[in-house]
Amino acid sequence: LNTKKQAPTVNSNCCSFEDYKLTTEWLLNQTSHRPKVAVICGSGLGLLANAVNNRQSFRYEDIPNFPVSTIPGHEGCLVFGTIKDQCCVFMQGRVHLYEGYSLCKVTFPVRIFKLLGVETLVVTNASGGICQDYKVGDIMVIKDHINLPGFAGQHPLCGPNDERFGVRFPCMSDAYSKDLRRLALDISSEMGCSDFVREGVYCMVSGPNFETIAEARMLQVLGCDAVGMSTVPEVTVAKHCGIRVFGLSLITNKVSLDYSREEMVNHEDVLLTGKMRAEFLQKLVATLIIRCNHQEQ
Ligand SMILES: O=P(O)(O)O[C@H]1O[C@H](CO)[C@@H](O)[C@H]1O
Ligand code: HPA
Repeated sequence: LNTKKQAPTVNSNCCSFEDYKLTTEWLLNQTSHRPKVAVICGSGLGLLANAVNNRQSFRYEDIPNFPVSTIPGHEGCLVFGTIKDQCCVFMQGRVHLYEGYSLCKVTFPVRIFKLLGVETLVVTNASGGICQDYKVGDIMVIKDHINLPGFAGQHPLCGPNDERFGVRFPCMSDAYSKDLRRLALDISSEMGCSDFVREGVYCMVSGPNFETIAEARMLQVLGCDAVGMSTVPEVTVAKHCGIRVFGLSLITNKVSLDYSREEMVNHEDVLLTGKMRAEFLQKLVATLIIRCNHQEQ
C-alpha cells in the first residue's frame, strides 16, 4: 500500500521552479542591472518609473512567462535603472485576479525579483478610502492588510509549498517593514506633506466591481481604511520568500458608505487622481529607495 500523501492537484501552483529560473536567466542575459529594490506601480502610477536613470525597459509580452496587463493605466513595461547609486526595477503596471490570471501568475514577478537578488519590494496601488477622515489624494502608508479573497481560499500560497522560496506557514504579523514605514513618514514630514500622508489598513477584494454600500459598510466594521483589488497577493509572496516590504495606497476616491451620496466611482477618475499626486509619490518613492538600508530585514 502506498501511504505517501499525495499533493492535491486543485489550486496547485501553475508555475514550476524551472519557469521562474528560465525567466530570471532570460532577464540576467538581457541586462547588466542587478536590482536590490523592486517597485510595483499601481493603476495610473507608472510615472513612478520616470525617476530612474540608465533606463532599460522590456515589454511584458517580450519576457518569457511574464503575465501581460490588460487594463488601462497599466503600461506593461519592466524598467531597470538606477536612482543615485541604487539599482532598481519598476513594474509599470501589474496584473490582477479579476483579469483572469491565477494568483500564481499574479505573483510570478515577485519570485522573479527574489531570484534576481531583490531585497526590498515597494508596492503601490490606487484604492478607495473607507476611513471617513481620508480625502481624495491622500496617501496611506500600508501598516497591515486584510486578505479577504485569502479567507475564501483564493490565496497565492495554496498548493504544494516550494521550500526553495519559503516555509509552509509564513508569519504575516510583520508583513510591512516598521523601519520603512517610519522612514516614509519622516520623508513626508521633511517634504512638508504630513497633512495628506496617513497610515492604515488595506483590504483586498477580488473586484472587478467597486463595492456596494453594504459591502463598504462591512469593510469599515472589519477595520479597513482603504480597499482595492490588488497588492495583498504580491506582499504575501514577497514576505514568504524573505523580501522586505513597503506599501503605499493612493486614495483615488471616497467609498460610498451612505445611500444618499450621489457620486459614482469609475476607473477613469481613479487614473486622474494618480496624475494629480504623481510628482509627490515619485519623490517619496525615490527618496525612500535612496535612504533605505538593505542590511536591515
Ligand atoms: O490596485 P491597482 O492595481 O492600483 O488598481 C486599482 O484600480 C483599479 C480600479 O480602478 C483596480 O484594479 C484596483 O485594484
Ligand atoms: O473604491 C475602490 N474599491 C476597490 N478598488 C479600488 N481601486 C481604486 N478605488 C477602489
